[in-house]
Amino acid sequence: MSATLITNIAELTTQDPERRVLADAAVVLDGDRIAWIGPAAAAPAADEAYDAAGRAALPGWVDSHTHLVFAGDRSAEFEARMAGREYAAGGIAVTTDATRAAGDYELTRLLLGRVAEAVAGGTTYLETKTGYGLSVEEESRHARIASTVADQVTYLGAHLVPARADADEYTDLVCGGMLAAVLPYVSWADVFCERGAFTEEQSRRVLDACRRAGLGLRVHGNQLGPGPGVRLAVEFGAASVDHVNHLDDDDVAALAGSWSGWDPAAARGARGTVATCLPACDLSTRQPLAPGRRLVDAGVEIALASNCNPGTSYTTSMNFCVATAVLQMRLTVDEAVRAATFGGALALGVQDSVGSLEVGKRADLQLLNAPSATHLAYRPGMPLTGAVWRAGVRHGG
Ligand SMILES: N=CN[C@@H](CCC(=O)O)C(=O)O
Ligand SMILES: [Zn+2]
Repeated sequence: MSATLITNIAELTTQDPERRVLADAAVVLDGDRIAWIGPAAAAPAADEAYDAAGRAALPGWVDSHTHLVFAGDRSAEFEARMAGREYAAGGIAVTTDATRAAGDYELTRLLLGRVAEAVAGGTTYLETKTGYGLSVEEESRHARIASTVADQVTYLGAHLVPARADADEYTDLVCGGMLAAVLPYVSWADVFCERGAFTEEQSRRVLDACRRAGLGLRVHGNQLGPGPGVRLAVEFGAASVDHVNHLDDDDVAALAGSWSGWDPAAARGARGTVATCLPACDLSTRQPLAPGRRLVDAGVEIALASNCNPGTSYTTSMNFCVATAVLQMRLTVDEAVRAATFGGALALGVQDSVGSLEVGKRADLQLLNAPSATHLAYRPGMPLTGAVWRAGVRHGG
């Protein structure tokens, strides 16, 4: 593969351990890897050159929480919510019906379209989940389809107890036959530990069975009210707990404690449980925003993710999530960009290969149609992502 020099970068945000931001910089990509980073004036020759024309460069977004395998539309539910109705987990069943009715070709087409939309918006590494199948056949079909497109796939058979099923019997299935059927396609397992979904005891059973099957763990927790999700996630050594809207002091302390073996300055050590904040979802469900500022101040590593799904967050826009995290959650631009890049990589356990611009890492970066990353929040809602390189392949201009 040939080497590409991207030069004339006004501001290059690395998100490397020293959090370096370089002015007048250049990057050399060799195939799917980053080969060189430094001052434009000292850049080596390459097979081809790309003029960034004074734009800002930063790592591609790592979207560590999406639900992209779905069919159907829930705009009527959204409209009712905007008129005052509360979000409830039961809406998942509407999407389950529509998704079960869609064939493989249709589901794959929908998934590819959503991933293309995400990449055009600067996302270069993406996780997605099952969870709209809720039967052995459908969960394994969705996992198989997801595994052909997403970088990582999470098993979320424990998303909702299907209508007319007994909750404990369904939990047994999630821990038994359904788990065995999805196992070839997934590396993570998740459980929606929330009122209207799975109890603490049922969640515990799911996490235990999936851990014994060799899967990494994550939890949907503390989304709709206070609850045991965060503490369970920490107890099980989950890589992330996602939503985290309703936290008490003990939850924050548990999360902070999980990072006691981690050296943030070197970005090395024992990973704890990442708190994944989903601001687009928080706005769409009218929940209090996840307390990103408080978590960062407590020493918790956080991620920002889109949570793209038809019920609570129908957007793949990480730019929107970053802008909201700055404007509403009171993160600095640098903290928000870090959470949407390195934080997502930490949540997915791939921090050694993606999530920052460092020599040897995957060639995943984006150029903004702006001179600095600050414009992401300064010009919210504008189509700022221009060219995107995903594993060295350029998308857009
Ligand atoms: N909270 C649970 N699951 C999704 C929503 C699923 C749906 O309503 O379709 C979420 O992450 O927000
Ligand atoms: Zn989710």
